[in-house]
Amino acid sequence: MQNPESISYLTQREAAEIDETLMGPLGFSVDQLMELAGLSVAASIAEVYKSSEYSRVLAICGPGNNGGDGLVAARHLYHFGYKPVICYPKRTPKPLYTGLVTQLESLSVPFISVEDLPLNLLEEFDIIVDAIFGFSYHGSPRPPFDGLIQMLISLRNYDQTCQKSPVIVSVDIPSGWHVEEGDAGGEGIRPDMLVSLTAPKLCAKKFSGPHHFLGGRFVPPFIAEQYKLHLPSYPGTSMCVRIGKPQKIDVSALRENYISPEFLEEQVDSDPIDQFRKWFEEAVAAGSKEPNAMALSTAGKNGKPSSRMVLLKGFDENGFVWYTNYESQKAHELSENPHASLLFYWDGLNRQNVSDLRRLMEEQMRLLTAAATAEGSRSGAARVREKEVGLDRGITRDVTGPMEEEGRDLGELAEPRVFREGERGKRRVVDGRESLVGEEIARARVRIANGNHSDLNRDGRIGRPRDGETGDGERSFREGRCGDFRAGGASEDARDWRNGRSGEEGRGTRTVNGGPRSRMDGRYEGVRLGGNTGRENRRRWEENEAGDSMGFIGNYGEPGGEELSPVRRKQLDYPLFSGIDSDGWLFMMNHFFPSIGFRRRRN
Ligand SMILES: NC(=O)C1=CN([C@@H]2O[C@H](COP(=O)(O)OP(=O)(O)OC[C@H]3O[C@@H](n4cnc5c(N)ncnc54)[C@H](O)[C@@H]3O)[C@@H](O)[C@H]2O)[C@@H](O)CC1
Ligand SMILES: [K+]
Repeated sequence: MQNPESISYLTQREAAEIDETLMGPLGFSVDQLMELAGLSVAASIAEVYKSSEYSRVLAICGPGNNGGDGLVAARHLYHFGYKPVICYPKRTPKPLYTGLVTQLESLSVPFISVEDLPLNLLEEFDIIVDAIFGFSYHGSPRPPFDGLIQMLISLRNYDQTCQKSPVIVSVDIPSGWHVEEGDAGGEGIRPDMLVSLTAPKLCAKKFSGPHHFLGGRFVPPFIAEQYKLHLPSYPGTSMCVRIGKPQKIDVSALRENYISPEFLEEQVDSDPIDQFRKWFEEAVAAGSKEPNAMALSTAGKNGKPSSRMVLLKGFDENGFVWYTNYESQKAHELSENPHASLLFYWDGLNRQNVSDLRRLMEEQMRLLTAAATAEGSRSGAARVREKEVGLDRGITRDVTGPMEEEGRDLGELAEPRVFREGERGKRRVVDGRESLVGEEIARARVRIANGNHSDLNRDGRIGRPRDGETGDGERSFREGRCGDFRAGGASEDARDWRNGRSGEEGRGTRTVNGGPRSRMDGRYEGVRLGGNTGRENRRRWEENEAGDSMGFIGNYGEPGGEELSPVRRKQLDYPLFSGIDSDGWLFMMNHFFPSIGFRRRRN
């Protein structure tokens, strides 16, 4: 935004001269300039007044080029998704204008006479484009434009009575205003938006509406130098630029109406990772910018959350991988508290996707450390790891990636800084059997993958385990209090693994990598919790109609099990979000069937 004081304003004479220069020595045709001018008017309108809310447009077009700009703008608005109607009482028989009319007629854009204009414009239109007079206007308006301008003036009164009235967008000059003096008597029209073309004219200094734009991105440096024009630069490839005062933003009014295609529970993959993969591929195919960009939220010991955008570097059934430097804030926080949450936002698909994960990397670092210690050799460590615990190469690479980026080699992994003293001893031996390292990994993965939470089946509350039942560490795990793992522990694979068989015949691979899937086979199943609203789901949950489900969770679930926050309540009414419980996976999707989850049958 440029300081309005420093912008140049043209006299009527200068505006006409520039016009002549452009179309004389500089070789432009009027058609060209009009097309660009009309396009910038449409672009400015679209920037401020979204077609979802302001679709009904009346373009009132005068007899000159300003009217031509209005015709062109209406055509572009049509293509932008608006529904324009044209009032063009004094048509010019030149081919340029008859062509513009034909183009609009071929789009079935209606033309309406002054007599047929609806008496109550207020209810019929959202936007009125004032393309009656431009910089060649002088004197006072002659019929039928006097009446039309009067009609626009009368809209002001409605403004004062706070009734909703259409916004007025003036092209180049607010029609009826003196080109240099502006609205001298203070009784002229009062547009909400002014789109100055080429450069603002002097009258624009008197414009006090909320939106002043500049359009006509065709001024060559030659003209700018000759007329000593100070004009703001256009952003990117935009056809318009806001000038004058910055927009007053009413944050509470910033909202989009999302219209999403129907999405049914039946369409959701029972494996959340597979569901994520589908969505991710769709996001890539839809051309989302950086679809692998995700907000990573962590919190350290002090419980203060922090978020930042990072890039997803890979995902598979084991979880999600990103890179970090161990000195970073996120690495510190994860070493203190292994819970993290990821949020992907895929604009245009009306989708977001949230997950909550435990930190895998740390577990794997421990494994590497222990393996390296046990074997006393780097390559041996890698072999042991792959063979007996079944980590795939992808994970290995991802885990070591950050270290490599820092110019270290795998050998240094023997002492990763995230390693916690005191735990090292217990985890020194990695043999794929009673290895605590193995347990750590398996547990972490169960938590990521199985999409339920230990406490849910206890008291129906949703959220994190209560104190003392955090399942964090092997104590509660061993005592069977960490429901997550118990669930996993009940599975065939986990039994094998506990019985010491996992180290042999590569079964550990199944335990670790295949575990989440295998637990889907009967012990876990995708379940619908009922109706198609969050409320209905909640009711069913509260009345226990969800049967023996251990509880997943409609969109009423508040991580932490607290009372619903007001924001959350609002989301129940308008449930456009996805969600997750505190330790597992949950996809809750769009308006129609916001809840989906996985339940565990009671044993
Ligand atoms: N660089 C430029 O100069 C460009 C100018 N363009 C547009 O062209 C406009 C100027 O176009 P024109 O020179 O054709 O003039 P206008 O469109 O301003 O209007 C002139 C027409 O209005 C009539 N008129 C003037 N005063 C009247 C009154 N009191 N009562 C009734 N009718 C009256 C005239 O007889 C003439 O037909 C600009 O404001 C802008 O919108 C753009 O199309 C392209 C670029
Ligand atoms: K105008």
